[in-house]
Amino acid sequence: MAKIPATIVTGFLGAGKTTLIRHLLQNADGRRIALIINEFGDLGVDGGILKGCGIENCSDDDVVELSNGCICCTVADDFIPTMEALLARETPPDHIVIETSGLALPQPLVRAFNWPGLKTKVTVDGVVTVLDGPAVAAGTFASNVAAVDAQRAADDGLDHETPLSDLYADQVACADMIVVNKADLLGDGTAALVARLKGESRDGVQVISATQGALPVDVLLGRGQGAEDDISARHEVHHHHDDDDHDDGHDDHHHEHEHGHDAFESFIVDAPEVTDPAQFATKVSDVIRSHDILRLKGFASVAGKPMRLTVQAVGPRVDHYFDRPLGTDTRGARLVVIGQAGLDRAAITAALQ
Ligand SMILES: Nc1nc2c(ncn2[C@@H]2O[C@H](COP(=O)(O)OP(=O)(O)OP(=O)(O)O)[C@@H](O)[C@H]2O)c(=O)[nH]1
Repeated sequence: MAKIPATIVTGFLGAGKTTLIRHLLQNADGRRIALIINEFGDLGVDGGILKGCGIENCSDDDVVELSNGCICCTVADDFIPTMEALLARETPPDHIVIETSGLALPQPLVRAFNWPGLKTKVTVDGVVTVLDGPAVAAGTFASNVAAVDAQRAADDGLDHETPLSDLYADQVACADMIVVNKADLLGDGTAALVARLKGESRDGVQVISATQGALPVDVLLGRGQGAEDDISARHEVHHHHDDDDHDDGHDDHHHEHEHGHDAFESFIVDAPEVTDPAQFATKVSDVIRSHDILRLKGFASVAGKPMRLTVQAVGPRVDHYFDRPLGTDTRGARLVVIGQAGLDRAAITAALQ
């Protein structure tokens, strides 16, 4: 059975998580996204902002607020039952997005997905860490440190008194993808910060810059359930210059200014069927690392197996499992590769084949 992918969005207060999620919902492309938002008392307004946002495909029912304290401290009491209730719905969502409070430690949340009731039904699509670019460049991590401290003081449920720098390190360490937000304020300093963060993060983690969290949905989210059938139709990541020549650096540059994020591209690789899923996952992981791929996803048949293997990878996280009988599908593998413009398509294709 196909699992529902869940994306964890983390990052300090004011980094731009809500802005990014709002953009995501506005461009959800028909996917039904459920949101779980971890709020803190009076300071939490995100749920309010996102509820009643008037965005199509996002009804109030799809926004669940967890306000009993820090999500990572109340995993068993709060988060797991909420997830179970979402999954038990008559029409479960295509994708779940979890916005943690800026103070949460992502690891306990990621571990919660191994809970027996969740493990077979949902999968961590990825941990996206949103950073306040100018604040990180300045070494303060948050643009309003006083507000972050107030948030800490306001939360009675917070069991951990982790210093800000440690929380920051933890959020970066846990990320599968790092978004350096507020690139508009960083300007020319963006590239240097992106490069520095790439050096500081786990092998394979991709760092991308954004303004107002405006990133293509296909970059932020892995495949949603509804999208699997038209995977072959989705040759390009949805952005506004689909028709442009991707090799044209000038246009990409132009694009970045116009839409406030780096330019992305995607392409499809057809490969022979897989012999050993675990080996294949290792290969995918190697290719992602050596070619700075943001996402890689798709399906494959496995020699001698009647079930279809689904593969979903973001940065160092490679998830694969059998999701349904192959039926009449052609045997072989079809993978979509997404990255920033300039991917070495020939080398990636050769490596995957
Ligand atoms: N200049 C600039 N401002 C931004 C950008 N992204 C977000 N902001 C602003 O930064 C502030 C914080 O953004 P939010 O999206 O609320 O941040 P958050 O991470 O959700 O913060 P909390 O949910 O309150 O923890 C808002 O005033 C946004 O309008 C950006 O790319 N550039």
